[in-house]
Amino acid sequence: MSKRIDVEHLNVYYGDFLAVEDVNINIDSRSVTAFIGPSGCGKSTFLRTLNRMHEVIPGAYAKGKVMLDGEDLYGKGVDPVTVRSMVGMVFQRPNPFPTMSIRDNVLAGVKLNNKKISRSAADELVESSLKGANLWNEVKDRLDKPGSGLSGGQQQRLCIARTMAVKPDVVLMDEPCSALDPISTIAIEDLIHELKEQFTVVIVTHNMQQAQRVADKTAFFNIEGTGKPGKLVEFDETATIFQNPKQKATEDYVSGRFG
Ligand SMILES: Nc1ncnc2c1ncn2[C@@H]1O[C@H](COP(=O)(O)OP(=O)(O)OP(=O)(O)O)[C@@H](O)[C@H]1O
Repeated sequence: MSKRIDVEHLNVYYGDFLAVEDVNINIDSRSVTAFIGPSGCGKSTFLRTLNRMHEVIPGAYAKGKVMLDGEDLYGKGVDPVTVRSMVGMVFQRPNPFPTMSIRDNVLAGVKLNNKKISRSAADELVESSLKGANLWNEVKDRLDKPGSGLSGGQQQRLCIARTMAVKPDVVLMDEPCSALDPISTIAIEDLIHELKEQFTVVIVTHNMQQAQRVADKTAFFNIEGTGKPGKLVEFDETATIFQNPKQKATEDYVSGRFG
């Protein structure tokens, strides 16, 4: 079930360093939101706070609220492992478990969450997840072969199938196409359009055309200089951000004047 995300006064630190300052944003369910901005402005750092993934980095912590349909992911007693099953993540480089079969790769996240399922339920989940990731037809005859035998684009769709199998509410994607060729990139972008029927999707991308192709809304982050924190400058409909932004910094960035 897709859920909305509401972030209030979120600050993210690496030790003493304030990397992202005071983000407030409301992300609709069943939508695709793109995060854009120059290198080092904190897009990935902020994205990781949406499923508490930053907590695996020693010294990293966040202050503020991230609410999923009104429930604070940072509330007392909330288990980060549960958070990550509700808010899945797809990374820049496809990272299937190389020696594991395609089938077991799809089920890896489910098993990690200690969910016990029957063989037939597992078969159904593998099929529906691979179909959902537009990969089924390409792999259905070799489910027991290792995931590493797939092309980069297929591996990334396998990782998306693995994320979908856990049935999250939100899917976060950190530059999911940056390691892929143009054809695989189009396959992932097509998939993102389909994913928003079931999930809330948030994607970090350096590719402005990609943001315009896939995102309903776009958030522009910026940084004033080295050592300064990244900030959310403007968040609006994607067409507004690219054609009629309110902030000069946004206009300069989307028109290629810096970054
Ligand atoms: N693991 C880390 N430890 C310490 N500082 C970090 C770490 N990861 C990122 N930072 C710092 O936090 C700031 C934001 O980095 P982040 O990677 O989130 O930016 P970004 O906008 O995603 O950049 P890019 O577009 O280059 O991926 C930068 O100053 C970066 O050096």
